[in-house]
Amino acid sequence: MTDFADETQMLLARLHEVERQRDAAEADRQMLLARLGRSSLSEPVIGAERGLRHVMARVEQVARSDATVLILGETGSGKEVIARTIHERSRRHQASFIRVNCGAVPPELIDSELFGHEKGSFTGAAGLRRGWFERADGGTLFLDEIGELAPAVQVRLLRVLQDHVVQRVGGERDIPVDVRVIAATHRDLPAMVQQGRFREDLWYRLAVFPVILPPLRERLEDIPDLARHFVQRAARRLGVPVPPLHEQDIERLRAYRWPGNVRELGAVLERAVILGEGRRLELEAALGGGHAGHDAGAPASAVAPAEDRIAALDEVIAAHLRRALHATRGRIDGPRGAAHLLGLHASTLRAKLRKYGIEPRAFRR
Ligand SMILES: Nc1ncnc2c1ncn2[C@@H]1O[C@H](COP(=O)(O)OP(=O)(O)OP(=O)(O)O)[C@@H](O)[C@H]1O
Repeated sequence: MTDFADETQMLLARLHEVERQRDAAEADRQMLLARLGRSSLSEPVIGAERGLRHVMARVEQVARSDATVLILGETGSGKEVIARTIHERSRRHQASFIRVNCGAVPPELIDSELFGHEKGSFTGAAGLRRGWFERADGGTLFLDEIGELAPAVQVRLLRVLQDHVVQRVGGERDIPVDVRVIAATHRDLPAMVQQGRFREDLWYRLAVFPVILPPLRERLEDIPDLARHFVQRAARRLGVPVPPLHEQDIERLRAYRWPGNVRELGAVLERAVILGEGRRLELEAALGGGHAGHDAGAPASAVAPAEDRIAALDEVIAAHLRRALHATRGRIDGPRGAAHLLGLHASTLRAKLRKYGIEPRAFRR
């Protein structure tokens, strides 16, 4: 009987511990999602049944194969979202998806980044480095801004695509790699081929299955769903109530040209939520107080008048504090508290909350 009681106690204690860990993990998960402004790990493709339905049909056709895909679309139109969707719907979904922005890597490092290098192969190559192809083995490598690759690298990339082997810089051995390549660019690659700036043989190898992503101004039917998504995401991130989105707001958004596409729409709406502090959507101010005309070519953020930005500073700070409290559920002290998250002393944070009239208890759920 005593043994039985002891064992029960022990099991109950373990159960308590497991549940405590589960609650702590769930709190971490919620905090990370709130900081990302998402409700789950994978992002939904908004417009999949409307403006992107032809794109999604292409995605479905190609996802299950291992074919190389080339995604063409203006900047901010969602090329990475589509590349991830293809990966998530492919047989490789449990392996890694690695994105390399070819335009952001300095030319002298691109070979070593993509293909790796052997120890001592050049000055600064202190140790062996596996390149992105080796790291993505079994998964998908997303080569963004492929149009920025120098001709010499284009030759080496073509070889990997054809032979499925890489050679590290300074190495002689062929290393087999099993990688699906998805490439993307906002450039006019066929024009670059004609001008001799992009290799024709690589173009043919990449363009096995092109997916053309229309710019946002050509799929205005997606604006209401995208706008709702971005307003909710911004409110969640900032820890403020979701402000109403009126029909005239949608009409205003539909009238703008969106040179920065979906990314710009998300940024404008986040700004509109910040400026309205969750009570309303300050769309005109976010779009530049009327300076962004219906055909304005510049991104809205670049045309916002200076006084708007200055007036908004206090609101931005208050919204940021609310966001931290939301993420920590009103907790201020300790390693999981808002003060730690914001890099402030708890007493400083409390003073700021008093200044802005923010009540931490309101964030305890
Ligand atoms: N259909 C969509 N549904 C939801 N979010 C989207 C959609 N399209 C784009 N976004 C969001 O818009 C932003 C820009 O998208 P993404 O990075 O995929 O664009 P891109 O075309 O790859 O941009 P770049 O040309 O700068 O590399 C991201 O925050 C992304 O989550």
